[in-house]
Amino acid sequence: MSLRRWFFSLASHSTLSCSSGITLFLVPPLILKNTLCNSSKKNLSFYCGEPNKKNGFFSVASDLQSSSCPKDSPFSGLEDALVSYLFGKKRATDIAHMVWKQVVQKGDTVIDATCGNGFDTLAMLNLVADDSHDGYVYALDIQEDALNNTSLLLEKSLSSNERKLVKLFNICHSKMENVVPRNASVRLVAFNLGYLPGGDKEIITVSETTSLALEAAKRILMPGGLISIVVYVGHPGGREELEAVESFATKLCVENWICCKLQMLNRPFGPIPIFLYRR
Ligand SMILES: C[S@@+](CC[C@H](N)C(=O)[O-])C[C@H]1O[C@@H](n2cnc3c(N)ncnc32)[C@H](O)[C@@H]1O
Repeated sequence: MSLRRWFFSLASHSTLSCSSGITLFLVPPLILKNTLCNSSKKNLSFYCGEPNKKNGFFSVASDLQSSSCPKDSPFSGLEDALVSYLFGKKRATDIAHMVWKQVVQKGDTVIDATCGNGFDTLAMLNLVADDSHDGYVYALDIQEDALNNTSLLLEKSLSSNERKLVKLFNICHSKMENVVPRNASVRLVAFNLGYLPGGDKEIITVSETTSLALEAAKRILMPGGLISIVVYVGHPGGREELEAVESFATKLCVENWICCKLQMLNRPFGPIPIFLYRR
């Protein structure tokens, strides 16, 4: 298939929106790869150039085939994950973990606002833990079962020293400021919304507290930090929650925030990763 045909055939499947108001109908993997490789780690930004007037797509760089990401690139791994996502080979949570990796540093303080079964908490701990024992993960959930599941996973997966770097709280995420130390520079607040997999599907995150939690996250996030949200719309209330997240994100000023949504057009109930990066 010619590059042009391949380019157009993908166009019907993916959108990537950003806070500049421009919607990318398609980000061809190689363009994304080149773009990400040309960005600097502390200035994470997705390409938001002018679309081609005729077809609505971004113009194709002339050296599509030539550039490749050096192994020591700060984005090493992210480009492959995004390409795999576009081709249905990675999950939304894999993408979120990859994006966190670009932002979070050893010794950082991060918050898992919905720790559930602990997989996100564990991924975060692996990003912040180092020999200095400065990095902390604050993991919150309203369900005792979720905290027990997270505890079990951490016990199985971590050394006792690493385990001490995770602080678990049975608390609503809208109250995150009550548990995270005031002087902490928080690099990441991550939300994986919806219900606890394997648990009670009636206990779900809801728009009202999610909105309050996003406001709290905004107050405590350091510059260069990220609010990461995976939204599920397949359950009752999920669509409203997406609207609440979008409403919060679209109000963030473009000078200080880059807000992106990755959405599969032909999977109306697929999970939607949203990234709000504070410049
Ligand atoms: C999709 S699960 C999270 C999955 C988890 N991050 C993991 O890696 O397994 C959503 C979780 O959000 C929790 N939750 C619901 N409302 C909450 C709230 N207001 N504050 C904190 N957690 C909440 C649920 O109890 C559930 O465990």
